[in-house]
Amino acid sequence: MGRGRGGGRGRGNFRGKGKNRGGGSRGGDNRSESWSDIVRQNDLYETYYRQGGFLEEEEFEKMWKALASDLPNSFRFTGTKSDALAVREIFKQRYIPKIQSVQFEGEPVLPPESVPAFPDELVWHMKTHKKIIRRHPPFAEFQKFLVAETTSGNISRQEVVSMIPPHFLDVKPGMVVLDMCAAPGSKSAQLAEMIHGDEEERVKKAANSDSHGTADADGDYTDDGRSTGLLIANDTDYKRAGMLVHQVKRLNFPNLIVTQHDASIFPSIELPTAPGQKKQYLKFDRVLADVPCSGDGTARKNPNVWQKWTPRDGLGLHGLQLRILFRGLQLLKKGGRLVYSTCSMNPVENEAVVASAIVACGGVSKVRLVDCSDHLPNLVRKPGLNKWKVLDTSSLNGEGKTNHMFTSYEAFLKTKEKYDAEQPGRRFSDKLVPGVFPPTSTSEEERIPLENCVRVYPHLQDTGGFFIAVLEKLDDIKVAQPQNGKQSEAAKNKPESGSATPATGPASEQPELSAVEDEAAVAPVSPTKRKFDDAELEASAKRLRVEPDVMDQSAGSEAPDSEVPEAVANGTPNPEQKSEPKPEPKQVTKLKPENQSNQKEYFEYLRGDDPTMNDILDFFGISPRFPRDRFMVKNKEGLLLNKIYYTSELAKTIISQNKERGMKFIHCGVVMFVSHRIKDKDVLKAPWRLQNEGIQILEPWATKRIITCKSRDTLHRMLIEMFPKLPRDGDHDLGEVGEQLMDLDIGCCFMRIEKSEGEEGFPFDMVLPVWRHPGSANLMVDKDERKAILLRLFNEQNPHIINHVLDKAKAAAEQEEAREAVEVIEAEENGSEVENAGAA
Ligand SMILES: C[S@@+](CC[C@H](N)C(=O)[O-])C[C@H]1O[C@@H](n2cnc3c(N)ncnc32)[C@H](O)[C@@H]1O
Repeated sequence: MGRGRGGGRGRGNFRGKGKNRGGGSRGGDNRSESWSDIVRQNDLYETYYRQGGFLEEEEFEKMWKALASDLPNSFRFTGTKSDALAVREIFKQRYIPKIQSVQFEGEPVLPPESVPAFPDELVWHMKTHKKIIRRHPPFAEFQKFLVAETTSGNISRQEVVSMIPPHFLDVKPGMVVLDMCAAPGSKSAQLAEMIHGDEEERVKKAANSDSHGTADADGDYTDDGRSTGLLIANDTDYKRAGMLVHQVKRLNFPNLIVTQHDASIFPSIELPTAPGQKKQYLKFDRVLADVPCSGDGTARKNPNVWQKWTPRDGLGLHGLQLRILFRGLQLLKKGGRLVYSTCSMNPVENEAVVASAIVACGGVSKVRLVDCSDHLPNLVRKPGLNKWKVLDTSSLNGEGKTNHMFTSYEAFLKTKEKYDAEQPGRRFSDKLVPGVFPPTSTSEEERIPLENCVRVYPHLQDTGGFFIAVLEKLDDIKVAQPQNGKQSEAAKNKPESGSATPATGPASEQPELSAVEDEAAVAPVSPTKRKFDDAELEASAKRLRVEPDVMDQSAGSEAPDSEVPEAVANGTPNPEQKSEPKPEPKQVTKLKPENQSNQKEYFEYLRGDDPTMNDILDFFGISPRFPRDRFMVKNKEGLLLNKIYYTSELAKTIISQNKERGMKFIHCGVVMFVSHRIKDKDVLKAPWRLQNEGIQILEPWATKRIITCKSRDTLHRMLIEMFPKLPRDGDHDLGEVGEQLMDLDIGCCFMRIEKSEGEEGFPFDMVLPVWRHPGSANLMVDKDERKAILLRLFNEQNPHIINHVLDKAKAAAEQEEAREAVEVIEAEENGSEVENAGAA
């Protein structure tokens, strides 16, 4: 049973509010005018993509037309495959035929369609126009289902292109994965699902046999059927990291840690070692570097691209993107795989970054650019570029801008020399470094096959624009980003940035990481932050010059860049560094005030023989095979207060080993038990409630306090009524569940609902927590989730949930209010009498 299928919030779950979900790095959409009023035109943007050598003219026209049209809404079914397919079937059978019957202006309307690029019809998009959706009830019903399932975590609204990178990463259960730039978390949710695999089935099998699980090509489930894998989801931005925590919390995934670090200097994670042994550090099987980017592929939903795009967006981000990718490759295991992705179509942020990183790592013998044409074979794509032009602006004495298209670094230098002689006041961008241009290799063996990168253009399958590159680490990287000995003037003069600076630990343990920060490191260059100057853009577009191609004259030696760390810019190995960089013992993250969190999260693990834990686990008859040393509380003293969390073994190891090393862990753990503070002497025996979040993890190992619900009528009754009566002696309406509850003492229990075929059956397994009160019982599921289950299983659109306790409390409050009102009136009347009396 999927974790989302019960009362709990499931995996991959987005409430659907807020902007810029999906892949974009752009901030919120701050415009005041409506999207339909936005003029989808930006001459400079168009000129660059028209003349930059990306697409043939005819294809460019198609791309440009698609880019100016609205983006279809898209979503995917989440959770384990069987659960996702079950919910998809409900959607297909219940809503599609109704929508297909709708006619608009005499024509049938287009229903939602599955996106063929993804397997099993689990990804859908809808192109129907808003005005049609608003007018026709079948859409309203479908919309309701979409919202309810999104809240329950069975559907994730996500941009189609944003779903691609996790598929290319080829994650298997048991793998250790780093998502370097993870907020708001849509790809982390996919990765978590992949690490999880079909764990639930495996755990059931393990719990019912002597098997401890298996490790094979399907993944590592040797933790009694549980996946041994881990996802570390990271984001440097405090607010966005908060969004990330909010989203991933709802995945109920114990194999997940959220950190807040600058990915370009992501700290090395220490592993436990025996005394006297050499220190060991965590390396990842898979890394996702979905880096901050200019987001110019998001123009179909992002007005800022039309209003504020300039070539500086990409140029300003190249350095940070390169440092993040390089760090990702350092942290990768030999043989491991990294996916680099952006929602930009600009080669300066894409192929240029990939090529520079491979060069910096020591070339194609160290890092391979993987041909992934066999991944998502139905995804329509274009190959990566081997040649491109770089657009930049120069200004004369700070006034008026001229645009230039350079075909190579040499062309740029030549142009600059010419202007230096003729117009000494003309200034060029200091972001034009060798690495932003196409690489120049001397031999075929050294050539980086950039055509293996994947470009997705908007017209190919009606999506946003996107870029993906898959890299495999063939060998250890024996160079490190060198210390920034020659910080550029621009970097020196910059105000203190929001990104991390290297630690000042012992020199021997300190990797030499660059402290150079460009604008991008402070905050992704975002058009929202820039002042839009319409006239300037237009004027500069008209002054565009394509500089002569001097590629053939290139000597192949690139001068080091003043903004990008040397080794990352030109791949020069650091002779001092004989092996991969040693990790920093304490990564001190220096953050801008608004990037700082005052709250420290505490993660204190309880001892395996903790007496309270023993009582709780005994109460539910939890098998001794269930690990007892993975429970934690989130307070400094390690006291059992309100909530007890559970994490996976590796998450525990990493947190325990690194929490005092300056790592910034901001989330880990699934709530398993919450203390039940009801003044009832019977409750003293069982003062802890099972939680929806953790119930599925525990239930296969329970031997006590289990009831089974077999009938849809009983489940319906329990959903529609909160606190239905269950007197010790006398009648009840809770069918077979009531009978079983009669035999239970006060306290919480597991209610199992098993998958069964046919109309009277259930399409998937579920387990829900129920509390047995002295005279009633209650499904411990909140109102919204009850409504979602009623809609999903019973197709009830607007169920009225009866809450006996609340109704009783309301009646009492109303009575109390009425009594108080009478008292006030009486007092006033008496008071006025007194006053009157006084006056008399
Ligand atoms: C394209 S978005 C990531 C989208 C995310 N992968 C998803 O699917 O929901 C880029 C993210 O990078 C973060 N970021 C920017 N600079 C960073 C840095 N130096 N280290 C880590 N994250 C960074 C931004 O806060 C932003 O959330």
